[in-house]
Amino acid sequence: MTYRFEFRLIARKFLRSLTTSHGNWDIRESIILRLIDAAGREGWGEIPPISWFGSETLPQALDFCHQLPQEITQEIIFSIPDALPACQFGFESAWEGLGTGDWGQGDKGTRGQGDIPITNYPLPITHYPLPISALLPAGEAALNTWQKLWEEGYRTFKWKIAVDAIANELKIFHLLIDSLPASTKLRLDANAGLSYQEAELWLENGDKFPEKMEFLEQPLAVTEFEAMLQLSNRYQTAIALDESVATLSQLHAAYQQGWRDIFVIKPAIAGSPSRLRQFCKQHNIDAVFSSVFETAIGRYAALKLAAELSQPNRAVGFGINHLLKKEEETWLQRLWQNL
Ligand SMILES: O=C(O)CCC(=O)C1=CC=C[C@@H](O)[C@@H]1C(=O)O
Ligand SMILES: [Mg+2]
Repeated sequence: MTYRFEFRLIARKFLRSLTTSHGNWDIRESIILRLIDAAGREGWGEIPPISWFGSETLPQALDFCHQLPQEITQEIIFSIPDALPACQFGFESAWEGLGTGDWGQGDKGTRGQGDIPITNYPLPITHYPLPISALLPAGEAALNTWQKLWEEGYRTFKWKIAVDAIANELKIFHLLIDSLPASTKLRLDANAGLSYQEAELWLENGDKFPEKMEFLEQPLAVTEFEAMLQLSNRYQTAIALDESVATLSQLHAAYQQGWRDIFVIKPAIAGSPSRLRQFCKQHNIDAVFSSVFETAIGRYAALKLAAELSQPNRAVGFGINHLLKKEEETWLQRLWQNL
């Protein structure tokens, strides 16, 4: 069986710069791809690399797409190298969508042939089958941002730390966690930006709020696995690995080396969905699924995996729509047709 293959590079601007300890992120670029089989059925996929997380770079993904023939086979799709995890996700999601009614034949609706299937973007979060965590802006902006998201139905929030001096951020942390209603869960994401001592200080402070503090995400650098394993046994506040487990091979390694706390899984850069499914089912890990600011195409495939593999008590980190212009999803249609 061969499939006609087309792809487009798209770029979307964040409404406001996304500030993390990795720096500022303003433009989200990704590759949208379409497979068409002999019966004319379509499958859509997205390749949204984040190279500073350990996936391939966008140029590497583009080079891979450019060197493919116009007609590709299932063998090509399932032999994409592990060095290209976002490509594995994009091509395999498109192949899975062929004719299954997800992104394929079944959801034509008013769509014409070749129209990108944008469905219900963005759904009110209460319509999703999973609880969703909303990403708050770094710094004190979080203090006056959470309320509107709370009114929209969010009950879990993630706040970026290790962006400003720890003394300033701890002050804001106490104001934030004291202001959040009792039933809220708060996640802190350091993006590997803390020292060991700073991580201890954050965990000590987190332990003062056991009912609201859900976890501290990636406190230390990827190279500090043993130190994070040690910290995970010393405090009540859970630790979630993110950058340390960004790809399937890193997931396997962390599990083999004894990690049993939380694993943040970003399906769109982790690699092959079928192999991710197998790993999660085999090891029943405590997984928190997380967005990589993909479009509706990648998000649909990622949320399908999350619905299947996520722990029911863990909100999925896909509350990011407020960071991207809503009309951009309709843009996708025009971008695909006009490029
Ligand atoms: O996981 C979430 O709650 C939202 C997504 C998110 O926080 C991230 C997505 C991609 C890169 C990072 O900036 C960040 C993360 O570190 O988890
Ligand atoms: Mg993270």
